[in-house]
Amino acid sequence: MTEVKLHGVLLSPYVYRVIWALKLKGVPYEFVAEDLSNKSDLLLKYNPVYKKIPVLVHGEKPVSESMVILEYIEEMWPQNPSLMPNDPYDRALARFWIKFIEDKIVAILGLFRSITGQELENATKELLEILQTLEEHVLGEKFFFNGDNIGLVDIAFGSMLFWMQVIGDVVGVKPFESHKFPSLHAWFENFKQIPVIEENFPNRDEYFVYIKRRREELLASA
Ligand SMILES: N[C@@H](CCC(=O)N[C@@H](CS)C(=O)NCC(=O)O)C(=O)O
Repeated sequence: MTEVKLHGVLLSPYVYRVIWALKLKGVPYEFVAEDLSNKSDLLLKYNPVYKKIPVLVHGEKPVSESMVILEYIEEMWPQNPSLMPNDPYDRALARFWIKFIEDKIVAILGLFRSITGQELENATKELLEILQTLEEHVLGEKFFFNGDNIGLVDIAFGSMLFWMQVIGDVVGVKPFESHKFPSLHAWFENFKQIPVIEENFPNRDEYFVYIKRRREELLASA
């Protein structure tokens, strides 16, 4: 089998997306730890455009951007389990919600790192509206976004919920309350109980310390 390497940092929610997909499919890989304060020549060579992790290297071929990597994994190792629906229309819907998560949630959580006061209040309100949209439109009676089985939308969203909860604790807001979003909460519990997810879940306390320090740095330099 062609060698698979994953360049990353074991705190990054984006890296966990890739870890979860590889583990769910049982693809063996080597993890290459990167230091983001001193990026390796290999990382700069593999991702010269964004210089970010994660990067998946299959043979000598690098793939960057977590959701692009996930689609690559799905196409390269399509079975056991398949992480996208079979039906083309359902696939389009999955891609629609992945784009929604990337455009809306990722953008707003990025903001949370460096805002305070009224800006923070506004961003929290906007985040609640985004969660409400997902609560109303996506899950219905389904166990996971695709139905009975975990898929790429679950992986995309699960990693962001982890980030959302930790950054919420850092800035002192709790957008993801169970009484407001009962379907999403039930879904998150199901998601975290999948053995691969449970056994490979990022460490909340270490991530809290990292995010808190990063926020302090960003606020100090503002
Ligand atoms: N859109 C990218 C985001 C990846 C990303 O933001 N990675 C961060 C770590 S969590 C990074 O490499 N930061 C280094 C930098 O910005 O210099 C993805 O989905 O892979």
